[in-house]
Amino acid sequence: MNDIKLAVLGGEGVGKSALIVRFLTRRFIGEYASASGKQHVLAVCVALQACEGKSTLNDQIHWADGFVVVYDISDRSSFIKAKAVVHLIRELNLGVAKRDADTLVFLVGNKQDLCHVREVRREEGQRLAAESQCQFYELSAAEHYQEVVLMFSKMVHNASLGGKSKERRRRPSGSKSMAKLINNVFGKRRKSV
Ligand SMILES: Nc1nc2c(ncn2[C@@H]2O[C@H](COP(=O)(O)OP(=O)(O)OP(=O)(O)O)[C@@H](O)[C@H]2O)c(=O)[nH]1
Repeated sequence: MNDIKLAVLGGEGVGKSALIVRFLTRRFIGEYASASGKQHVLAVCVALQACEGKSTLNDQIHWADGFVVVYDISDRSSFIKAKAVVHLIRELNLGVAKRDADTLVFLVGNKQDLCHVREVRREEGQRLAAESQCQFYELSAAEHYQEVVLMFSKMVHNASLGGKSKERRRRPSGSKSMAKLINNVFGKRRKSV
Protein backbone atom coordinates (compact mmCIF):
# COMPACT_ATOMS: atom_id res chain seq x y z
CA MET A 1 0.00 0.00 0.00
CA ASN A 2 1.24 3.42 -0.91
CA ASP A 3 0.39 6.02 1.73
CA ILE A 4 -0.23 9.55 0.59
CA LYS A 5 -0.34 12.29 3.19
CA LEU A 6 -1.98 15.58 2.38
CA ALA A 7 -2.10 18.69 4.52
CA VAL A 8 -5.27 20.71 3.93
CA LEU A 9 -4.54 24.17 5.31
CA GLY A 10 -6.50 27.36 5.65
CA GLY A 11 -8.36 29.70 7.94
CA GLU A 12 -11.24 28.73 10.13
CA GLY A 13 -14.50 27.83 8.39
CA VAL A 14 -13.20 27.99 4.82
CA GLY A 15 -14.53 24.49 4.12
CA LYS A 16 -11.51 22.23 4.62
CA SER A 17 -13.57 19.47 6.21
CA ALA A 18 -16.37 19.88 3.69
CA LEU A 19 -13.89 19.39 0.83
CA ILE A 20 -12.33 16.30 2.39
CA VAL A 21 -15.73 14.80 3.19
CA ARG A 22 -16.89 15.51 -0.37
CA PHE A 23 -13.85 13.75 -1.78
CA LEU A 24 -14.12 10.70 0.43
CA THR A 25 -17.87 10.25 0.68
CA ARG A 26 -19.48 12.17 -2.21
CA ARG A 27 -21.58 13.96 0.36
CA PHE A 28 -21.49 17.61 1.24
CA ILE A 29 -22.14 17.09 4.91
CA GLY A 30 -22.09 13.45 5.84
CA GLU A 31 -20.42 10.62 7.57
CA TYR A 32 -16.73 10.16 7.23
CA ALA A 33 -15.76 6.98 5.41
CA SER A 34 -12.46 5.25 4.83
CA ALA A 35 -10.85 5.55 1.45
CA SER A 36 -10.62 2.25 -0.34
CA GLY A 37 -8.36 1.05 -3.09
CA LYS A 38 -4.67 0.71 -3.42
CA GLN A 39 -3.75 4.03 -1.96
CA HIS A 40 -4.64 5.16 1.48
CA VAL A 41 -5.03 8.90 1.75
CA LEU A 42 -4.60 10.66 5.04
CA ALA A 43 -5.77 14.24 4.95
CA VAL A 44 -4.96 16.29 7.99
CA CYS A 45 -6.96 19.43 8.18
CA VAL A 46 -5.41 22.39 9.98
CA ALA A 47 -7.19 25.63 10.80
CA LEU A 48 -4.71 28.46 11.02
CA GLN A 49 -5.59 30.97 13.69
CA ALA A 50 -2.60 33.18 13.23
CA CYS A 51 0.34 33.01 10.93
CA GLU A 52 2.74 30.52 12.41
CA GLY A 53 6.46 31.06 12.41
CA LYS A 54 8.63 29.70 9.66
CA SER A 55 10.50 27.11 11.66
CA THR A 56 7.34 25.96 13.41
CA LEU A 57 5.52 25.35 10.17
CA ASN A 58 8.53 23.60 8.71
CA ASP A 59 8.93 21.36 11.74
CA GLN A 60 5.31 20.41 11.79
CA ILE A 61 4.16 19.91 8.22
CA HIS A 62 7.25 18.78 6.35
CA TRP A 63 5.79 15.25 6.48
CA ALA A 64 3.09 16.08 3.93
CA ASP A 65 3.33 14.79 0.37
CA GLY A 66 1.11 17.58 -0.88
CA PHE A 67 -0.49 20.80 0.34
CA VAL A 68 -3.99 22.06 -0.38
CA VAL A 69 -4.31 25.66 0.78
CA VAL A 70 -7.95 26.72 1.00
CA TYR A 71 -9.67 30.09 1.26
CA ASP A 72 -13.29 31.15 1.09
CA ILE A 73 -14.05 33.42 -1.89
CA SER A 74 -16.63 35.25 0.21
CA ASP A 75 -14.12 36.07 2.95
CA ARG A 76 -11.15 38.29 2.12
CA SER A 77 -9.40 37.64 5.41
CA SER A 78 -9.22 33.94 4.56
CA PHE A 79 -7.48 34.84 1.29
CA ILE A 80 -4.89 36.92 3.14
CA LYS A 81 -4.25 33.94 5.41
CA ALA A 82 -3.96 31.59 2.45
CA LYS A 83 -1.51 33.99 0.82
CA ALA A 84 0.71 33.98 3.92
CA VAL A 85 0.62 30.18 4.08
CA VAL A 86 1.48 29.76 0.40
CA HIS A 87 4.39 32.17 0.74
CA LEU A 88 5.65 30.33 3.79
CA ILE A 89 5.42 26.97 2.04
CA ARG A 90 7.42 28.41 -0.84
CA GLU A 91 10.00 30.02 1.42
CA LEU A 92 10.49 26.73 3.18
CA ASN A 93 10.72 24.94 -0.12
CA LEU A 94 8.03 22.50 0.91
CA GLY A 95 6.08 20.61 -1.73
CA VAL A 96 8.69 21.00 -4.40
CA ALA A 97 8.98 18.03 -6.65
CA LYS A 98 12.02 17.73 -8.84
CA ARG A 99 9.92 17.50 -12.00
CA ASP A 100 7.63 20.49 -11.63
CA ALA A 101 7.51 23.08 -8.92
CA ASP A 102 3.76 23.58 -9.13
CA THR A 103 2.52 20.03 -8.73
CA LEU A 104 2.34 19.66 -4.97
CA VAL A 105 0.83 22.91 -3.75
CA PHE A 106 -2.73 23.71 -4.79
CA LEU A 107 -4.51 26.96 -4.01
CA VAL A 108 -8.26 26.43 -3.71
CA GLY A 109 -10.91 29.15 -3.59
CA ASN A 110 -13.88 27.37 -2.03
CA LYS A 111 -17.58 28.35 -1.78
CA GLN A 112 -17.91 29.41 -5.38
CA ASP A 113 -21.68 29.01 -5.00
CA LEU A 114 -21.48 32.20 -2.88
CA CYS A 115 -20.18 34.27 -5.81
CA HIS A 116 -23.00 36.81 -5.30
CA VAL A 117 -21.23 37.81 -2.06
CA ARG A 118 -17.75 37.31 -3.42
CA GLU A 119 -14.92 39.29 -1.77
CA VAL A 120 -12.01 37.74 -3.65
CA ARG A 121 -11.94 37.97 -7.42
CA ARG A 122 -11.02 34.87 -9.36
CA GLU A 123 -8.13 36.78 -10.97
CA GLU A 124 -6.62 37.48 -7.56
CA GLY A 125 -6.52 33.77 -6.81
CA GLN A 126 -5.10 33.05 -10.24
CA ARG A 127 -2.43 35.71 -9.80
CA LEU A 128 -1.35 34.46 -6.39
CA ALA A 129 -1.18 30.90 -7.73
CA ALA A 130 0.87 31.99 -10.74
CA GLU A 131 3.26 34.06 -8.60
CA SER A 132 3.72 31.22 -6.13
CA GLN A 133 3.85 28.42 -8.66
CA CYS A 134 0.72 26.71 -7.38
CA GLN A 135 -2.12 25.16 -9.31
CA PHE A 136 -5.34 27.10 -8.89
CA TYR A 137 -8.90 25.86 -8.44
CA GLU A 138 -12.06 27.73 -7.69
CA LEU A 139 -14.89 25.44 -6.72
CA SER A 140 -17.65 24.68 -4.28
CA ALA A 141 -17.64 21.79 -1.83
CA ALA A 142 -21.39 22.33 -1.62
CA GLU A 143 -22.15 22.04 -5.33
CA HIS A 144 -19.20 20.77 -7.32
CA TYR A 145 -18.61 17.13 -6.53
CA GLN A 146 -16.77 16.35 -9.77
CA GLU A 147 -14.41 19.30 -9.47
CA VAL A 148 -13.56 18.46 -5.86
CA VAL A 149 -12.79 14.85 -6.77
CA LEU A 150 -10.74 15.95 -9.76
CA MET A 151 -8.69 18.35 -7.66
CA PHE A 152 -7.90 15.81 -4.92
CA SER A 153 -7.31 13.01 -7.41
CA LYS A 154 -4.81 15.17 -9.23
CA MET A 155 -3.03 16.02 -6.00
CA VAL A 156 -2.92 12.35 -4.93
CA HIS A 157 -1.56 11.44 -8.35
CA ASN A 158 1.09 14.17 -8.23
CA ALA A 159 2.05 13.28 -4.68
CA SER A 160 2.39 9.61 -5.56
CA LEU A 161 4.91 10.60 -8.23
CA GLY A 162 6.72 12.96 -5.89
CA GLY A 163 8.96 10.26 -4.48
CA LYS A 164 8.93 11.66 -0.99
CA SER A 165 6.59 9.02 0.42
CA LYS A 166 9.15 6.29 0.06
CA GLU A 167 11.80 8.25 1.89
CA ARG A 168 9.36 9.23 4.60
CA ARG A 169 8.10 5.71 5.22
CA ARG A 170 11.52 4.90 6.61
CA ARG A 171 11.22 7.60 9.24
CA PRO A 172 10.23 6.45 12.72
CA SER A 173 7.58 9.12 13.30
CA GLY A 174 4.16 8.06 12.03
CA SER A 175 1.25 10.17 10.88
CA LYS A 176 -0.47 9.85 14.23
CA SER A 177 2.38 11.44 16.14
CA MET A 178 2.69 14.15 13.47
CA ALA A 179 -1.01 14.89 13.75
CA LYS A 180 -0.56 15.18 17.49
CA LEU A 181 2.30 17.62 16.99
CA ILE A 182 0.19 19.73 14.65
CA ASN A 183 -2.50 19.85 17.25
CA ASN A 184 0.00 21.10 19.80
CA VAL A 185 1.40 23.74 17.50
CA PHE A 186 -1.79 25.23 16.21
CA GLY A 187 -3.66 24.63 19.44
CA LYS A 188 -6.75 23.94 17.42
CA ARG A 189 -8.99 20.98 16.85
CA ARG A 190 -7.81 18.69 14.12
CA LYS A 191 -9.82 16.34 12.00
CA SER A 192 -8.26 13.47 10.22
CA VAL A 193 -9.98 11.08 7.88
N1 LIG B 1 -22.11 27.80 0.74
C1 LIG B 1 -21.09 26.97 1.02
N2 LIG B 1 -20.83 26.64 2.29
C2 LIG B 1 -19.79 25.81 2.52
C3 LIG B 1 -18.99 25.27 1.49
N3 LIG B 1 -18.03 24.50 2.05
C4 LIG B 1 -18.24 24.55 3.37
N4 LIG B 1 -19.30 25.33 3.66
C5 LIG B 1 -19.83 25.66 4.98
O1 LIG B 1 -18.85 26.40 5.69
C6 LIG B 1 -18.87 26.06 7.07
C7 LIG B 1 -17.47 25.62 7.50
O2 LIG B 1 -17.15 24.41 6.82
P1 LIG B 1 -16.07 23.39 7.38
O3 LIG B 1 -15.87 22.34 6.38
O4 LIG B 1 -16.40 22.98 8.77
O5 LIG B 1 -14.81 24.37 7.42
P2 LIG B 1 -13.38 24.10 8.07
O6 LIG B 1 -12.42 24.87 7.27
O7 LIG B 1 -13.12 22.64 8.21
O8 LIG B 1 -13.62 24.78 9.48
P3 LIG B 1 -12.72 24.68 10.84
O9 LIG B 1 -12.71 23.25 11.27
O10 LIG B 1 -13.43 25.59 11.78
O11 LIG B 1 -11.39 25.21 10.50
C8 LIG B 1 -19.92 24.98 7.23
O12 LIG B 1 -21.12 25.60 7.63
C9 LIG B 1 -20.09 24.42 5.83
O13 LIG B 1 -21.38 23.91 5.60
C10 LIG B 1 -19.31 25.63 0.13
O14 LIG B 1 -18.70 25.22 -0.85
N5 LIG B 1 -20.37 26.49 -0.03
